Amino acid sequence: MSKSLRIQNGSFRYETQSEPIFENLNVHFSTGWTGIIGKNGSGKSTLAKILLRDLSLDHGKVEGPIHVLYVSQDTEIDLNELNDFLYDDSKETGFWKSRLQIKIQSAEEYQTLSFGEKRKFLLSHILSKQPEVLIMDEPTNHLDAKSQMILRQAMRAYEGIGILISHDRSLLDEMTTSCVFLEKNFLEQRPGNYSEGKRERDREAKARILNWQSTKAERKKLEKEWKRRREEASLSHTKRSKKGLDLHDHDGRAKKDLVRVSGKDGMAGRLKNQIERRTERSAEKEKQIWETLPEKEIIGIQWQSHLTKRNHLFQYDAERLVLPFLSLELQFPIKIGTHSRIAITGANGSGKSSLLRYLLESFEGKQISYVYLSQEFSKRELEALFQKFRSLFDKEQAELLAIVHRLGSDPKRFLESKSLSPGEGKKLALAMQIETKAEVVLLDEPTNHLDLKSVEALEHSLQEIQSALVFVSHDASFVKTLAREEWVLENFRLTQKHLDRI
Ligand SMILES: Nc1ncnc2c1ncn2[C@@H]1O[C@H](COP(=O)(O)OP(=O)(O)OP(=O)(O)O)[C@@H](O)[C@H]1O
Repeated sequence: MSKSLRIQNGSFRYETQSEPIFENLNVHFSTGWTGIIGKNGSGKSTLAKILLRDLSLDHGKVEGPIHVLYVSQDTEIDLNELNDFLYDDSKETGFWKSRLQIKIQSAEEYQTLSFGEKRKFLLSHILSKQPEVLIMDEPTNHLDAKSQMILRQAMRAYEGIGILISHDRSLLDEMTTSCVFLEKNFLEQRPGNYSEGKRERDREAKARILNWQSTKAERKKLEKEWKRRREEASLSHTKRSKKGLDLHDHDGRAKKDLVRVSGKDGMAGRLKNQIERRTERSAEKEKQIWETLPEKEIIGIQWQSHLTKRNHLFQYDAERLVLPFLSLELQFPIKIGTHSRIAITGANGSGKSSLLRYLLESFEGKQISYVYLSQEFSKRELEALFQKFRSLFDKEQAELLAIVHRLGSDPKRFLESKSLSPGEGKKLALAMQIETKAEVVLLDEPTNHLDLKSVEALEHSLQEIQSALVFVSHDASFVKTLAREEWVLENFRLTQKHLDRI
């Protein structure tokens, strides 16, 4: 097995983008796990496609193993491959099926799995092929706590070159020994795990800012000095100039000649020129340092609310709730008030999304205004969403782009994209709904695919929301921050936890 996969001086630009995704990239991946970190749209999946040799670099080269496999963010799988894996009884396949607790027997069953269950299935399928290089794109998305533990064990058991694309800090810290930061001006590979690399990056960013501030202060001082010298030189010039003197004023002309001959004449001008050159050099240096500073971001969004006159939005007090594929035993009377903040939690496949969709249909039936953000967008849904965006008037597009920008994505890159990244898609879907005046906001795994800063912006905006909020999430800290009540789905039973918070 070859020991490392490398990119040397790699540059890549999509045809429709005016700026490259990266330039002169030098990275290497060795045995163990290397993290790739960057905000939505920074080019993480693009880099993966280059390592897979699905995309070619414009300049530079990729060297190293070619048996590279990718566990992508979606859950689609070719039917033949699915069947081959299901009926493969080799030792290797058996090992990974049991390690990831894969229980299904048929292709039909695959379609009924939850996203989290599908992702575990796809991971065991790829691992059983024993790739030299394994790239995992956001593997913890959709996974419940138990599945995340199983995933971590599987990752530790993998002995090849692992590349982990993730926004999950704890996973990155636990697994990686080196990280590639795909950030503007900080596009670099750093040793250590995510926190260590980030600390180094922050230290460097601070040093660059300080350097820039002192160069700026120096330039301002020089400018002031230059101004003073310029005035002095102009005064000296007036003293030397015979302009305005009468041709017959011989005394006056003789005095001017004396000033020139005495040597004082050109001094002021020379000093002025010297300072001028120093000021120019300093301004150039300041510009160069400025171009290496971290990107400035303005993050933060705001929801609209519809203040309802209803007493409550939903109430159900029977002992059983029958959903299309599942029947739930209710341990408490379900009620959603006009200001409720409810988190629905539970293991993968326990029925959280089905319950949320059931509530949505009930709101629709009662003409209660709502916003709904689904947990996943297929490639086709993403394309349709982008198409809808493109068909809007310029002003409407600009308003949506402003929101996407405030969620931390680059609007220019977004606008010039041919194919939105999953994170960009989620941000666009959010932007399209955030202005809706709704009585209730329903969110299914809203943090999946979002980078850290946008998760924080979303969390903060939801803390301020006036309407009711019902959301499904595996993100414990998101639940803790936002919910007052938790509905827990376990073994076809729904129980309620009141969270100790106002
Ligand atoms: N075929 C394409 N043509 C033009 N632009 C593209 C194309 N495919 C992707 N892009 C754009 O290139 C940028 C990088 O995309 P990429 O999918 O690599 O981002 P990412 O970092 O993986 O994002 P996420 O965190 O959301 O998964 C994005 O702005 C995306 O919209």
